[in-house]
Amino acid sequence: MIKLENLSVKLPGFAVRNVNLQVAPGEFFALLGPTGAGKTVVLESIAGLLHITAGKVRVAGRDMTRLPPEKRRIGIVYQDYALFPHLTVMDNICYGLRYFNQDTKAARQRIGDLVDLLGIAGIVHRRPLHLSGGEKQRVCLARALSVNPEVLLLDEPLSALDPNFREDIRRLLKNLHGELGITFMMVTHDFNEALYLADRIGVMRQGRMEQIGTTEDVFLRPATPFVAEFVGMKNIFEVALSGQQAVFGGLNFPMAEPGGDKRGVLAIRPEDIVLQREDGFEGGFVRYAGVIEQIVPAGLWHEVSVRCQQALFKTVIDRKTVLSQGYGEGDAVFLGFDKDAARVF
Ligand SMILES: Nc1ncnc2c1ncn2[C@@H]1O[C@H](COP(=O)(O)OP(=O)(O)OP(=O)(O)O)[C@@H](O)[C@H]1O
Repeated sequence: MIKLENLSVKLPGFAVRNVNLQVAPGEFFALLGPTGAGKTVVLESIAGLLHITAGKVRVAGRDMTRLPPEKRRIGIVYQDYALFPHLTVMDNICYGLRYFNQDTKAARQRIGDLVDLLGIAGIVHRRPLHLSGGEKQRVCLARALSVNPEVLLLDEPLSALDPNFREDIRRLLKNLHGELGITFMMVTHDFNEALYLADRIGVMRQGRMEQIGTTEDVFLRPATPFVAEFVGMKNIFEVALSGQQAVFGGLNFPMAEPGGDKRGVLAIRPEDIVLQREDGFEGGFVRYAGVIEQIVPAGLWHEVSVRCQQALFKTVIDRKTVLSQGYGEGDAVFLGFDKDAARVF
C-alpha cells in the first residue's frame, strides 16, 4: 500500500537517505528511533508536506511523489493536536472536507458515523480550548479520517497525553485500525506502544532505516547493536571472537557457530537473566559466578547489577525473589541465561 523507493530528502543540516519500505494494505506499521532520527520527515514526505529530493513515494500503486497533499488521500495526526481554537469541534472535523474538495452529503454522513465511533458526539458543538487531551486527540482522529483516507499517518499521537488518556487512545487506535481496515503508519519513541499496536516496525537512525521486521523480530532478533540497545538490551559488551568463543571482561560465551577472528558485540536483555545462590542452571544455560554490586528497587522489580569478573551485568529481578532470597549488595551469586537469548553481532 505504501511503498518508498530510495526515498531521500535533503534539509538544511539533515538528510533522510535511501529509505526503502513497503507497508502492506491494512497493516499497522510503526516507525521508531531516537529524537532527530528523521521519522517525522519520512511521514511528512509521504503526506506531501516536504519536498522529496530523490526516490519515489507510491500509495496503492500510484506514484504520489509530486502530487500535492490534498490529492493524496492521506490523513495525518500530530501529537500537539493543531486544532483551530475559534472553530467548533464539528467545524474542525469538517475543515478538511473543503481542503480535499469532498464536502458532500455522503462525507457528512461518514463523519456522523466517525463521531459515534470515536465517542465524541457529546462535544461536537464545543470549542477545543477546554477539551481534555484525550478528547482533542479523538477530534484530530475524526478530522484526519473525515476525508476517507487510504492511509492514516500518526506522529506520536499518544506522547502529549497523560497516562490515563494514553491507555484509552491506544486502545482506541487498535480498535479503529481493526474497524476501518486502512493502513496505519505511526511514529513513536516508545517500544511498548509499538509492541502493542504494530504488526511490523522500522527503526531509524540518523536519517537511515536501520532495521525493518515484525515486532517480534526486532525485539528478539535486533540486527545491529544500535537496535539492540534501542529495544532495551541493556547488557551490551564488546567481545573478541575466537573460534566458537566470544571473550569479554574475562568471561567466555560459547557461540553456536564459529564467529571468525574479529571483534564483535554481545547483547542480552536484563529480563532474560536469572540469579541463583547456587549453580543449579540447566544445560543450554550460560552461567557465570559473580557478586551483587547494586540493588535499586523499582516497584515490583528490582534492578540488580552483578559483577562477573570485569563485566557488569544489569538484571531485573522481581521483588518477591529478592526478598525471599534475601539478596543484598556484596552477595556471591550465580548468573545465568539461555544461550539463545543472547545476540552476537
Ligand atoms: N522542515 C524542516 N526543515 C529543516 N529541518 C527539518 C525540517 N523538519 C525536520 N528537520 C530536521 O530534521 C531532523 C529530523 O527531524 P525529525 O522531526 O524527522 O526527527 P524525528 O525522528 O521525528 O524526531 P522526534 O522523535 O524528536 O520527533 C531534525 O534535525 C530536524 O531539525
